[in-house]
Parts: sequence; structure tokens; C-alpha cells
Amino acid sequence: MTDFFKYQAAGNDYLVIDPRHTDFTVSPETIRLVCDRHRGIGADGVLYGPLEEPRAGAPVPLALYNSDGSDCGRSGNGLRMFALHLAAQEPGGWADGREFTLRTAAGECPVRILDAAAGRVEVGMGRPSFDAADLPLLDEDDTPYRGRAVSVPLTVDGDRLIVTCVYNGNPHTVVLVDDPTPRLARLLGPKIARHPRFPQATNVQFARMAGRNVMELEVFERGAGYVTASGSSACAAASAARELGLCDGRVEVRMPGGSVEISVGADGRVTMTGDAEQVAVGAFAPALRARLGRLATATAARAATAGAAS
Ligand SMILES: N[C@@H](CCC[C@H](N)C(=O)O)C(=O)O
Repeated sequence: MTDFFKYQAAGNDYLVIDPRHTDFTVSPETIRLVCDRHRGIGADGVLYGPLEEPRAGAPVPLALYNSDGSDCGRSGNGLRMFALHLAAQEPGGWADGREFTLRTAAGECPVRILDAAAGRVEVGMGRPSFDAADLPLLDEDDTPYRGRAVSVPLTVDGDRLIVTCVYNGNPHTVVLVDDPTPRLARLLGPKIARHPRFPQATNVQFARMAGRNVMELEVFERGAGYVTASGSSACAAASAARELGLCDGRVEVRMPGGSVEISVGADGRVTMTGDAEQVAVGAFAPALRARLGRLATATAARAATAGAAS
């Protein structure tokens, strides 16, 4: 039995768990355990799918989870990994130029495998929204913030920051800073991510334009913490920079783990291009499988009790 396929993109790592190969049961507890870097396999999240047997021309559904077990609407890096996984599963192996559509809880994303050997994939990430209601973002008096959340003041620990919020399948909050560092992201990231003005939390990006079309980026993700790269974060930060007139339509986004190319069309539609690679294929050892089984049984019992009570 192959229980998992592990992929990474610029150091952002995901487990692909393909129900066609394993009897793994999804629950917040089992996701947390497999993502645990000490007790499990270790990853920033899980890509679970395909949820239906892929059919020619039909979008391929998958579910995404963060390492803390929460749902993740969309992952830019994860979609590139999942596209490579599907291509590698095809009889005959990888297929350059192959185009198909992935469907997540946040909608459909067209993907194109540009260079299978290099793991280079292009993903259509759609048109983001700057509407505060989509994040959602609250005003200082706890009522819904009205309108576009572009260059909004946000007070964190007594300091007034200016942030731009972007929803592209996930909520993102972009802060322009002079010096984005991992230290800053680890320190300020969690305070913004769980700020009371973001009732559903937010991913946080610290960005600096290093040139007209080059951005340096540090990311703190809700649900996964500090990461060395994030695809949807790179898209959100590039969209914010475009909106603020700080770049043209194509931006190289450099993160500590690696770079992605983002293009923002005249209509705001975003396309991301970057690499990903498979790093491991494996099976759960008996002890881990047994713990996962116990967690799955506890989840099923809880669901049955809740069902009986309702
Ligand atoms: N790593 C991802 C983004 C993950 C999304 C996030 N943690 C959320 O729940 O919003 C990427 O590469 O895009």
C-alpha cells in the first residue's frame, strides 16, 4: 500500500494522500498527526484526492488541509504538486503540455504542465477580490469593514500598520515593509493572522519591492505558521502590488525557499508559474497506522454521538 506521496515547492511541503492507494481516513486529528514533523511524516498540509476517478475533460476534485487540521480553500504550491502527481499516475508517465482543471473548495483552477522533468507547472489562480467582506475584515468598532480593503490602517501591539487584504480562494493580508525577514514574519505574522479584526484569521505576507517587477516576500500562514514559500501568498502580494501601482503585469516573487513568476492580467486575472518536486513515496509503519486508526475510530464515534443528539 502506498499511503502518501510527499512533494515540496520552494520548501513548502505537502503530503498527497490518494484514496485510490490507501485507506487513510480524513479528520482534523489524523491530518495533524501525519503532518507532525516529530510523530508523523511531517508537512505543511495535505492534498487529499482525487475525490473522484479522473475523467477526460472533467475537473479533478481534491480537498486541501493545513497542518493544524483546518480546511484550506486553495494552495498555489499544492495545486502544482497535485498536477504533477496526477500526471505521474498516468500510464506512460508525465506529459509536457498537458492541461487539465483542478477543483478545490475555493473553485476551479486550470493547470498546465510546462516541463514535467523539471516539475514546472502553470496554474490559473483566478481574479482576486479586494472586498473586505470576502476576507472577512472587521472595522475598529467590530462592525463589518465596508468596501475595498486597500491600504487600510491596522493597529498591532500599539503600532499602526497599513495593510491590503486580498481574497484569492484564501484570505491574505499584505504588509509592505522595508526589510522582510523570517524574524519579522515569525514575530508579527501570528499577531496579524489572529488579529480580532480577522474573524476567520488570515495568511500574512511581508513584502518589499526589490525592483519594479521583483518582490521579496516572507509569509506566515494561518493553519501552518511560518513557511519558506507560499504560492497563493505570492499571488496575493503581486495582486496587491499591482493594485497599488508598484509593479507591471509580471512579477518575480522571491521567497526564502525559492521564487515563482506571477502574471496579473489587465482584468486582474492571475497566473502563477513555478516548480515542484516529489521527494518521497511511502507507507505508514504499523504503529503510526494503528494510531491513525484509533483517531479515525474516535472521530467516527464523535460524529455518531453528534448525529444521535441532533
Ligand atoms: N501554502 C499554500 C497556501 C495555504 C493556505 C492557507 N494556509 C489557508 O488556509 O488559507 C500556498 O502555497 O498557496
